[in-house]
Amino acid sequence: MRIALVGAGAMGEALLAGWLAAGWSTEDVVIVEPSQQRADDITARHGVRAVDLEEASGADVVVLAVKPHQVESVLGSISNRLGPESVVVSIAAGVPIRQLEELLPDGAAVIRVMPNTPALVGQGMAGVVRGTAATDGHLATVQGLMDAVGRSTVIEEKYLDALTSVSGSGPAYLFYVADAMIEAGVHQGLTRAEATELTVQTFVGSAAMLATGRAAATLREQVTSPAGTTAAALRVLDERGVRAAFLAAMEACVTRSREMAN
Ligand SMILES: NC(=O)C1=CN([C@@H]2O[C@H](COP(=O)(O)OP(=O)(O)OC[C@H]3O[C@@H](n4cnc5c(N)ncnc54)[C@H](O)[C@@H]3O)[C@@H](O)[C@H]2O)C=CC1
Ligand SMILES: O=C(O)[C@@H]1CCC=N1
Repeated sequence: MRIALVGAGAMGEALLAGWLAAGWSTEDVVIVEPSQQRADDITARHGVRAVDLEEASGADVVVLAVKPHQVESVLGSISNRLGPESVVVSIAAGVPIRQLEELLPDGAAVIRVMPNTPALVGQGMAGVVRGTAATDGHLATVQGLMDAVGRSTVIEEKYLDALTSVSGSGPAYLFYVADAMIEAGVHQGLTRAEATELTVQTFVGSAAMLATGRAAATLREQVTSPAGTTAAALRVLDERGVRAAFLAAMEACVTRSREMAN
């Protein structure tokens, strides 16, 4: 199976690196990347070939990893060259299946995916929406690509903006919290290296505990001794409205995702 990755930016590279680490051959994946500097970096780092859009259109799976506003022009360039069995995968936030299908010939197979950057280390989470003409085979192929770099779930398109606010953008919230904890540790007198090691391992350990399936609230309670240090800290987070801020932030994420759909 040949894969063409159109747009080798932050998310495109995360998927590419994940696929190669999962065993895909550098012969199986090509990239299309108009920034020469970026194309040179990617080909040097990963050993894949950069091609033009015309050559990419012949791939079995064409993954659009360009910015949402660039999707229309890319689809315009490839629409007449897609193979009969090809599937177009769009990871662009906010761009609905309806719009993708309108930009392609009738009957073209389209699948919409919302991945996240932990795909780079094989721990991605992706939401997958099947287009009107995509077959079971196309769906299995695309889920296979996402499962190779983490996990995937098939979801109704009306929930994809919500999924984006949790898992698509989610890594950024966690990196933001990690960064804040490191700086707070430095404020308390730790070196940056010490605060970083402590924070990173705390994230790794906490994620592993969550992955056992125990409820987040239960795990939080287990750390919170009566009248102890954690209770004192959590009280401040509640007083400063951190939980409410997450509600509002994720609502803003959903609103922005919907704005991009036009
Ligand atoms: N960054 C993330 O965590 C996630 C991003 N996405 C989606 O992935 C897409 C890309 O986002 P990022 O990688 O963050 O952006 P980015 O700006 O890092 O990457 C976009 C890449 O596309 C290239 N490009 C521009 N025009 C092109 C064209 N005509 N043909 C081929 N390549 C072209 C750019 O040179 C750039 O390297 C967006 O649609 C975004 O919504 C989805 C999930 C997560
Ligand atoms: O910030 C964005 O628009 C993209 C989509 C999800 C994560 N990054």
